[in-house]
Amino acid sequence: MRKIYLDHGATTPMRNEVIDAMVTIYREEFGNPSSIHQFGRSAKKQLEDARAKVAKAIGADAKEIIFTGSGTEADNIAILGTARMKAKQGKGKHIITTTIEHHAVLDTCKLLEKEGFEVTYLPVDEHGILAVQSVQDALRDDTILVTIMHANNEIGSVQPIAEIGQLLKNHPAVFHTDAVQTVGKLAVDVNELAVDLLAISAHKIYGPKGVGALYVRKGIRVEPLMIGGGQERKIRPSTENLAGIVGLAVAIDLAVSELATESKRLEGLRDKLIHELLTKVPETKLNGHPVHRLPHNANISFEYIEGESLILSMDMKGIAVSSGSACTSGSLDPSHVLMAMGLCHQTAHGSLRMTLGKDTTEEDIDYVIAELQTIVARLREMSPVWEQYIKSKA
Ligand SMILES: Cc1ncc(COP(=O)(O)O)c(C=O)c1O
Ligand code: FES
Repeated sequence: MRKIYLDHGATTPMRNEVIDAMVTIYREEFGNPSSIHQFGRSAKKQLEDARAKVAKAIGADAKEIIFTGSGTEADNIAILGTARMKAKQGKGKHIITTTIEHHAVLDTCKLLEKEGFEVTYLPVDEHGILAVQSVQDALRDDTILVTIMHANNEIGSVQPIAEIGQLLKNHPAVFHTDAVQTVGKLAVDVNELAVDLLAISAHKIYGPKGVGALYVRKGIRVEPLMIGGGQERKIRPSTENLAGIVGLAVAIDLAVSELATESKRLEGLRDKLIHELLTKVPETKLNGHPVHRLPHNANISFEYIEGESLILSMDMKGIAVSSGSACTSGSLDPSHVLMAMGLCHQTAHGSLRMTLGKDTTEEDIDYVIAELQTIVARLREMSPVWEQYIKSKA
């Protein structure tokens, strides 16, 4: 059976260049980068070369890159580390974020509320976009941290980070962005975005799982979450995962060098997928912004259908997609992101996220469009709510 993977927002397969570079490290560079003998010095060189590559990819200085164990960990260090440092310095306890952040940010903010911090969760509009003015309105003298994701992992909406960054230049609050979904897909430059902290994850850009990085602007101080040795400027102590770090560096380097052509290609396929589904399948709706969205993300609601039946039916045809609804996330609630945009339960439950990748072809997209039309029609035929809807229209 044909296999089509349209879940690159969840994770990506490692590319061969990454695997080859990692295998070389595993085979030939087992030294501890902290050791002063030649094995250590050689490993240290690999580590610093990787740091320079990651820094270059986002317009940063190598000294501003801290390697972490994941995107989640980078977000956690950024948020907990800033909040605790600022509180210790008596600068305030107010944090601003949005209702549609990834749980790595949202739940970290909730933890800080338990520690006595006050968090403002800003709403987004029906396209999942935050108004810059709402950040301005929420800012207070005691605001110590603003954390807003660059693009949303479910609906693909891209936030006006550069504009918010400009606004915050006149305020002492630290500005963090979760760029896990954008690095390698959109141009990400820490100075253009005017951010102080920025989180990256390797496995979304054809790198290994369990590796991330945090950009920490020169002069910004964060409390570490772990205590131990002096690695990564004591912000993230523990012997570095050198192979993973080199894998991240190779992946980000390739993703950024291919960005312009690949993003354009993906946008073309994404728009074809969206356009054909919205025109060929009745009662469908695009979630997220029609233009300001990730080049590889299509999120569509199919009314009168359960997301999980749709995912399972597509899986039987060899097509892997995801949804933010109850069954896939293991909770009873539909996606907090779709609900935050004002979707009703039913529409949120019938949503599908399709995220394209570098191996996705136009034939794949044609196959998915054709299969989805058949699957949706079959599922609706079996649905009493659809029957009621048809009768109500007659
Ligand atoms: C927006 C966003 N932030 C953070 C993460 C977490 O990254 P990691 O899986 O590397 O911990 C993800 C991945 O699911 C994500 O999409
Ligand atoms: S998608 Fe599973 S209950 Fe709605």
